[in-house]
Amino acid sequence: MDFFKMQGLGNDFVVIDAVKTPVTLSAEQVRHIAHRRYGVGCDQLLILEAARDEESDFYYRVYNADGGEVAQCGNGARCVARLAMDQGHIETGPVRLRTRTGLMRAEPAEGGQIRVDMGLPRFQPVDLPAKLDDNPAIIQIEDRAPMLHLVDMGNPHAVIRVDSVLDAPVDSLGPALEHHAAFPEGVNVGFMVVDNPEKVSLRVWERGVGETLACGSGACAAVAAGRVAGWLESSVKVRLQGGELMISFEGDGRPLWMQGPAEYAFTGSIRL
Ligand SMILES: N[C@@H](CCC[C@H](N)C(=O)O)C(=O)O
Repeated sequence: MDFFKMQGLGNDFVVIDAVKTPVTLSAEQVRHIAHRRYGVGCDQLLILEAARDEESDFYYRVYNADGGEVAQCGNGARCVARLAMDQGHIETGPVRLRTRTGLMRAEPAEGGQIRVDMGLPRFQPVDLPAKLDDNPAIIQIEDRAPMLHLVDMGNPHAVIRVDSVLDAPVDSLGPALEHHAAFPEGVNVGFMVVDNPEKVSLRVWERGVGETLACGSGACAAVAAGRVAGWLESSVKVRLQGGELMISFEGDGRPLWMQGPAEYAFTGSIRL
């Protein structure tokens, strides 16, 4: 099977162009391809498929490295949109991508970057889903009681405001929350420092992966949470370990936009 290895700020993907020839992979095959020693290695495996409805140009499937299929990947959306244009499946954007939970629109931006209309964040616990009554909500985990700001970006996020990203308990609270009973489908956990109202620093523990160098939907969720809490302006630079994303979120029913790079690493083929 031929693949493209791509990345957005170091959040890395094996991308399969299945627009003309459908591809079906088992969870075990995804885990094998994603494995960093026995396979190609990636945080997510992404499949670009032919559209299933008239409102979209493509169907976009996302699998985490653990083999689980999920509904959203923001950094991946920029990569598959670039691939769709480069492979001649569509002329220059907008590229309308349908996922299991929504429709995104990606288009070329200045500096060779891609910007994506990520739709509307949702904030009801039931949207994630989370078995919690409030948002924000406090969960007691051993001697810690983090305040979780819940955001659904088409996938579930819990954002915690911290004083320092370096000292943030990513490796302990991340997995504890990912697998907590309050999140029946798991959750991605962001640790955010508000550097100023137009700049945040963020580390993300990704569901089904572990800590990543960057999480696009995590950056969107952090800004959406920060806007609702009144900490942030409408345009925010998000500094992740792998680089920076620009997120714009006016609110008032207007969609959230994400802008950043989408790069190729190499191409290859793998025997399954
Ligand atoms: N890296 C992604 C998010 C990938 C999916 C996530 N781990 C989940 O399970 O929801 C991004 O850039 O948004």
